[in-house]
Amino acid sequence: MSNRGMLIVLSGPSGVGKGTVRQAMLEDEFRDFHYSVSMTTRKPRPGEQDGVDYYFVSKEEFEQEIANDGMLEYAQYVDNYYGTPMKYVNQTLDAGRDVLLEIEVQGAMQVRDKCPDGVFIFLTPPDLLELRNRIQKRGTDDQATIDKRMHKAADEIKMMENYDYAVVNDEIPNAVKRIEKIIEGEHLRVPRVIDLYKKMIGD
Ligand SMILES: Nc1ncnc2c1ncn2[C@@H]1O[C@H](COP(=O)(O)OP(=O)(O)OP(=O)(O)O)[C@@H](O)[C@H]1O
Ligand SMILES: Nc1nc2c(ncn2[C@@H]2O[C@H](COP(=O)(O)O)[C@@H](O)[C@H]2O)c(=O)[nH]1
Repeated sequence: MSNRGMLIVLSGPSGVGKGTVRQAMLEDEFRDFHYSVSMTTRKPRPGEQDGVDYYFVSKEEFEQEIANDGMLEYAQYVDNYYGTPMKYVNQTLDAGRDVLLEIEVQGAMQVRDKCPDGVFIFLTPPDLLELRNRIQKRGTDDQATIDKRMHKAADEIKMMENYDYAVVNDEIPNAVKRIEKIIEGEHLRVPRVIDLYKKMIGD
């Protein structure tokens, strides 16, 4: 047992609203958690900033990071690599701070193997039609990419059984409240509280 921060993994199909909910949680200032910026070979969308939304790298750079054992997890998703740089996550957890990963399901399962004491939350859409509407309304993907993402979504939703919690993102404030409640509850689990006391008494 250690005094590490809590690793929170938020997954769910593309377009369900993970980024929107994460942003709302940050604005809510509910809890001091740190977002792990992922690395990707996808091209930036208009308005996306390197080092803020993603670290945008070439395929060669990404593969070099894998070869260097620099990734906590990674996956290929609709023609691109996506992954979590390990260094930031470890440093932040070691400093006793919570870290939020916003990743797809293949990567989440790798994290589950490596960090079984993480909290795994699956964000679901109210239904698949609404999911398609959200991706379409976002306006960042062409029709072929939307179809590929929707095709993936059906398989991803089947993976929900591997998560600790499912949260429906019907209305953003509701989804935020549900996730905050989960995190609060997880912080009150006895092994974590004992951990905190050990820290207080210097054990
Ligand atoms: N509860 C909601 N009701 C209606 N629209 C929503 C809701 N949550 C998010 N959206 C909208 O859905 C679209 C997709 O949201 P967002 O980009 O946050 O999804 P995501 O899951 O992070 O996607 P990706 O995994 O592809 O990055 C955005 O246009 C966002 O404004
Ligand atoms: N396995 C990982 N998946 C990730 C990571 N960062 C983002 N993602 C997921 O990829 C898809 C597509 O994202 P988009 O920005 O192109 O719409 C989506 O499900 C993201 O959650 C990561 O580091 N690892």
